Amino acid sequence: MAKNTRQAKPRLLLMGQRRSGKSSITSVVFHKMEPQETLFLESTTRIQKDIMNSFMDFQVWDFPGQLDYFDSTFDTTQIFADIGALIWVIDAQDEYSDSLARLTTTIINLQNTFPHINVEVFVHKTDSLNEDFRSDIFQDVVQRVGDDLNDAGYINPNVSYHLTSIYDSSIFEALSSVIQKLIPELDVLQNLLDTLINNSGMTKAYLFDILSKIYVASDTRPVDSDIYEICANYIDLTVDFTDLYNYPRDDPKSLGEQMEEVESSMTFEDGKMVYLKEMNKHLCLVTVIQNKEAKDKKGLIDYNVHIFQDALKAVFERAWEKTGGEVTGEGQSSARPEQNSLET
Ligand SMILES: Nc1nc2c(ncn2[C@@H]2O[C@H](COP(=O)(O)OP(=O)(O)OP(=O)(O)O)[C@@H](O)[C@H]2O)c(=O)[nH]1
Repeated sequence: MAKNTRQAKPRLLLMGQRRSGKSSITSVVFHKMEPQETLFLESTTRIQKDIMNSFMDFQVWDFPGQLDYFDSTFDTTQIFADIGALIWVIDAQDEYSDSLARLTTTIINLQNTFPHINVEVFVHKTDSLNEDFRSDIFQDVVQRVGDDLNDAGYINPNVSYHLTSIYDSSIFEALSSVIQKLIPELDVLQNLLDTLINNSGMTKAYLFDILSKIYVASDTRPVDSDIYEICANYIDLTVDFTDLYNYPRDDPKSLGEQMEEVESSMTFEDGKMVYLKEMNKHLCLVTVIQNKEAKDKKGLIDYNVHIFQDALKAVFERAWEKTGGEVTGEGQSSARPEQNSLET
């Protein structure tokens, strides 16, 4: 990614029809709201901006569903320049033809001025749909958007699709994949994780952003949803536990110091081990080892993870030097999301 893009804090724009679930997504992922509480969210009337100061600084802009941002009163350059991704949220439980029409119009409008924008379509609220129906809707959305863009002359548009719900881990997985595209060091991180798992008999390893539970990288083995859920639940459990007994998390100064050595592991009845280690104040490694001998080799695992931690530090220090301080894998900034809003 271009240096100036990073320095401008890449933006995620959340767009889609009213009540499609945009504010619920930001509230659940970035503000730890319980999914059920989103039932009481009021309709957004202004562009809602969140600035996330974490391993990488980025912004999330939540657009009110009824806004026409191509109206001449809006400065489209200000809205769309420097964005990391445009996330289009479709309510899969509702009639979505209008939403698809607005999506394709938006992509076509943007292609001329901002041809490199990543468009991420969230086919959302899939929790109450059965497996077959879910996959039918997904195929239908992919097909119709693809056909409309083809008809308009766009053969390979930069569009990805995700099935999501705030009631399970799918929203975190989808946002993880969106965020990963914004991380310039992703290849290096994946290589390091591959080396770690191959040398330590690990099945899968994830590097999580502690506060959002988005994973910023994993090794390159195929994703296994069960293993992902174990890792995501384990980080949840550990963060809750350390919050309870360790320190007030909203004190950014003590966060780095006290979290530095947080480490935890648990061995299941079948011998499977889940292992967690804080890498720095923003990132945490969580891994699963499906080997009965894992608990006898914990010293080796600790050692390998320690080497991984040093390598990770070196990667972020280099990125830090390059960007003059915008990548915050280690070092400054508060880990709490900042929030503000913009009148429209
Ligand atoms: N079943 C289900 N309901 C959801 C999900 N996500 C959001 N909702 C519900 O959808 C409704 C609308 O959610 P909002 O987040 O307010 O929608 P919005 O897109 O921000 O709406 P506007 O502010 O009007 O643009 C709420 O009642 C949420 O509880 C989901 O994944 N599954």
